[in-house]
Amino acid sequence: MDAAEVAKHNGMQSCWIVVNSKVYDVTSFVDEHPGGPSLILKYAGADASEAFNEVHTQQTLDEHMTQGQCLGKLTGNPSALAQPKKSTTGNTGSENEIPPIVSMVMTHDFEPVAKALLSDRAFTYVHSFSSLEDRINSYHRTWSSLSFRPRVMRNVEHVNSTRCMLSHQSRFPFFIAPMGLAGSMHSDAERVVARGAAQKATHYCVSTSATLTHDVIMESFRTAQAESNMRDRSQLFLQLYVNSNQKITQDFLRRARALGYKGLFITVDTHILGKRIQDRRLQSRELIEAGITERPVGNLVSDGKDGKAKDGRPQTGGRSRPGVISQALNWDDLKWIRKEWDGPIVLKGIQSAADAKMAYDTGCQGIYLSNHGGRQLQDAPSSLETLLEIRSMAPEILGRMEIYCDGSFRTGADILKALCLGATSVAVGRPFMYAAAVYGVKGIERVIDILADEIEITMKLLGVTDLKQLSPDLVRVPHELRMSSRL
Ligand code: HEM
Ligand SMILES: Cc1cc2nc3c(=O)[nH]c(=O)nc-3n(C[C@H](O)[C@H](O)[C@H](O)COP(=O)(O)O)c2cc1C
Repeated sequence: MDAAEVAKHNGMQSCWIVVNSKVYDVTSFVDEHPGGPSLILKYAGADASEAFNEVHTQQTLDEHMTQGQCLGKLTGNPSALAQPKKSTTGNTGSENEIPPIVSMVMTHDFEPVAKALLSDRAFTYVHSFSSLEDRINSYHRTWSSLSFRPRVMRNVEHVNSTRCMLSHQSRFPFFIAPMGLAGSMHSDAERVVARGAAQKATHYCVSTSATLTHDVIMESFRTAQAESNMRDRSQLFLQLYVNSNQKITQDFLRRARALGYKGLFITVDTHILGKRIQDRRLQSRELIEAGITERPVGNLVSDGKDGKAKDGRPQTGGRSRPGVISQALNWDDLKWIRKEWDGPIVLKGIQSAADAKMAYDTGCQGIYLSNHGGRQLQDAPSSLETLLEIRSMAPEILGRMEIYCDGSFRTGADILKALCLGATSVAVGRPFMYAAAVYGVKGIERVIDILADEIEITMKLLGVTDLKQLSPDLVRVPHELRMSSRL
């Protein structure tokens, strides 16, 4: 197919692209592209090989292009092709200088560096929230609004910060939260996180939507454990999005169990993707850039051909693919899930004392108080609010099941406050993503070291030598928070 002819098919009405010297008519696929139409329209009439090969393989073409869509080899003068349309959506991921890792002193420090380095699209995916600014700020302030009531003169020469999570010891009372589709942050993302976690004996909960396969992640984790010669051993846990096709979930659970994943964390707050505001704005800018100025409100990316990801991956870059996560999930489903998973089960995304109680009554080993990092329900409660509500309205479950918390935990002090109020362990999300994106495995280790250092300092200044000594007496909860939880 002659290059000059290809160049004419440069819009929505007729869109041809060149990938690895072959011409494809993608007109009917543009709107179905799970990465969004604008990414392909940018290359209409042009050579998309470089951009395509960054995220896809030949297999993507084999699986999604019919024979009729392949128009043959590119012939003629390639310079006659159209030029890719210029991006106006800001940062495209660049050559910005990376500061030495020693300048990362707080976990907060990784975000601005990642922002400068990553493409707008990748950064927005991680950063996006589904509430307005005031609420997001209140999530960030939530744990720092509690102050301590320290004790002094208590011989704190040696402290022990180890914590058991679902019967598995970790050096620290925190773990790495599940974060899907990390591939846009780092091409080897979950392997990087797994290596860092193994080397620092920290637990890591791997997402159903991991970009890499779960066997590859486990292999990396085990190899790093063997190399690190560490006496303490951490574990990989498994986060589950229940697929609307039960068989996909059953197969997935069997495979994961055989691979050695431990506790199962079923996410119960993501049956529809929250309205992530920054991501919606970015999508709309991408559409305008691609010449699309009208589209119905709602999910701006249309469903894929069959609406289903083969391996149960639910979303693409924070853009939902309808029909993949079950919206029919209910308490009865725990019965068939238990048949496939004989290990402990934790429900992730519990946001009320009533559901915490249900989880206990239905035999779950743990609850994970989370509002998905503020990415799902607009104006969802913080994990602190839910924990206080449980203390007030379902105190009988405290000490009887494990309780995890997450959402804007950024310091060792905040982690210890949650432990004082009854949490077993705390998960940290975004800082690990940003650190991996910028510094790889060293970044993961650095975040762990920063939190570990803060935990040790805070324990000593609080007058405790073991996490078992933490109790509600050591924190002051602001009056309005106590009132709102009827505490
Ligand atoms: C014939 C052309 C193309 C086909 C058949 C195709 C197919 C797909 C498919 C099936 C996905 C879903 C995720 C996966 O299974 O990998 C996807 C996602 C994506 N595609 Fe394409 N694509 C094409 C062209 C392009 C081009 C030219 C770009 C240029 C940047 C691109 C960028 C992306 C991105 C960024 C995602 C989202 C990945 C993520 O967030 O994890 N694609 N595409
Ligand atoms: C980029 C990103 C991807 C996420 N993917 C998942 C996921 O696949 N499964 C899940 O249960 N939670 C997911 N979450 C939510 C996190 O597990 C966690 O609840 C949240 O990030 C904690 O808040 P923090 O980032 O403020 O620490 C994701 C969060 C982010 C930021």
